[in-house]
Amino acid sequence: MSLREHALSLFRSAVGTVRPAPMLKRAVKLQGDGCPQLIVKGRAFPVKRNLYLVGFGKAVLGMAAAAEEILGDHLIRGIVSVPLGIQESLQRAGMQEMLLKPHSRIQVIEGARNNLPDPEALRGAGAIQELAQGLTADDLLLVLISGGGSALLPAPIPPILLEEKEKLTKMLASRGAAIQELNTVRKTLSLLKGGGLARLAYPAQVVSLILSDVIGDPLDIIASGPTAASSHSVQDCLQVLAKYNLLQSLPESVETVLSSSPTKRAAPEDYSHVCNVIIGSNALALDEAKRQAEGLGYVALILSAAVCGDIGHVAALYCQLIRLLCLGFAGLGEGPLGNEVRGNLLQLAAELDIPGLNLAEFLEALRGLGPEKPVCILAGGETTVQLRGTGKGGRNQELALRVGLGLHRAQGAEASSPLGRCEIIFLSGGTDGQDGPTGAAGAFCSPELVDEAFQEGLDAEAFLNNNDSYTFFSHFQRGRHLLVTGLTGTNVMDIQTVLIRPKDRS
Ligand SMILES: Nc1ncnc2c1ncn2[C@@H]1O[C@H](COP(=O)(O)OP(=O)(O)OP(=O)(O)O)[C@@H](O)[C@H]1O
Ligand SMILES: O=C(O)[C@H](O)CO
Repeated sequence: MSLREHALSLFRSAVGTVRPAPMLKRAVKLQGDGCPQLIVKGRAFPVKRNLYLVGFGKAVLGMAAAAEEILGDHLIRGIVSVPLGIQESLQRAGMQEMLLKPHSRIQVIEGARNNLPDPEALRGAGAIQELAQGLTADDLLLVLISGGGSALLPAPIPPILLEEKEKLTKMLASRGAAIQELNTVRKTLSLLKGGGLARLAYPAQVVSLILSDVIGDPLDIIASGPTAASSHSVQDCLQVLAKYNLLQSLPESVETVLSSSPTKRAAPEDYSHVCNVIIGSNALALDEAKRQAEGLGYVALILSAAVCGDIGHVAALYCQLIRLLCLGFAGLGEGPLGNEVRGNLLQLAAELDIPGLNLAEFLEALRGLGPEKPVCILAGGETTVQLRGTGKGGRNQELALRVGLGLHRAQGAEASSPLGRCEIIFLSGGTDGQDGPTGAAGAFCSPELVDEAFQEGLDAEAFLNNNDSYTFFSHFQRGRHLLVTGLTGTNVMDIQTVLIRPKDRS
């Protein structure tokens, strides 16, 4: 198999492990006939036809279908709020297993066109609110949560109107607010976010199964934490609004809500009736890819599941890492060039400030690698792109193009570069199967990409300067380097894979 085929198969296995059905089956089991129990991550909840289900998010339909299969007749009723058109597109894609059965007890409400709250999503949130409010201490509410959940569960605190909340969200996003900032504001203005849903469902037992699409898997940020205690106060919300120059232009209704909310962080509320469990994450997907890579004969290492920050810096980090690995294969890793590259890497990592990454430790682990086996480096997260051009692309395709260009330059700058002596593949892909507004999930690159494209009359750098990575990859060798998976029905951010082996071993 070629490195490309290996990279593709690793990506597929990573995504496969966080697909709704396998994920739900790993996390939840129904046990015992006489007095059945729902077992969730080692905790047992008695079940006696007292189960209710709600859900919101882009991956929740498939999660609900899998949950209903496990729960059987114990499930009384459910409501899920999912993206507009998702049933039709899953049907078209032949992903029947992600759809509910014809006589399902779960009602589906589609809404949130363009990932923004709309009247349909408001209707879904209203129905979910009503269901949660009516529960008793004998009931168990299973809550399914995934990315996109914030827009699918809008419940603005009166007198705030949906349109006012939508406008504020849009303005924050367009001014570059990070998801942590955006959701800090959303939580303050919503009845159901920031633990609101869990509080409404009390005294019922609440079990939330969460698919994380946020770096670090913070319970109170993913889908704005409807079943998690919020770690933010109104003061934090005001700070975000001030940072993006929005304090002066707030609608009156928002001012009313902000001034009537307690400015101090409230005393911790009792969430002892809630069990929040992350059942799928980028880290979990990377672990599976690592297992597979080892099975394919690689020495596999995970760099981080929290790679974030400016895409240019992230691309430079990957290029330097690839250089270092190639130097290692050439037996030059400990020489002056190796030290220089390690220095570059440490500086880049300090600038990027990737949460939890100890690069010095990672570089030590690389030092111990012998030249016998091919190497696989796995990483995941979400980079930030500053759009300057008018082209079509996505984070992953742009990252692959940037890495391709960086490797080309590094190779050109060094006489008899060790890069030329290795076979190298870099792959970056969005686990949801859609990278930006394009038909691809990501792209592959190698150090040869720029030269080969040039022979076809394609100037990689010019495409990059116009954020036109999708157009570039669609034309280059007729799209052979695009990663096309179709929608996967899950989403744990993006995944990158670097595969390297010396050329004479291939
Ligand atoms: N032409 C482009 N080139 C590079 N990146 C782009 C381009 N157009 C949009 N993007 C990036 O694509 C992202 C939006 O795409 P997408 O809808 O896949 O977002 P997402 O964050 O992956 O959503 P989700 O969290 O639902 O997966 C943004 O990060 C945006 O900067
Ligand atoms: O819905 C949201 O808030 C984002 O997808 C982050 O989880």
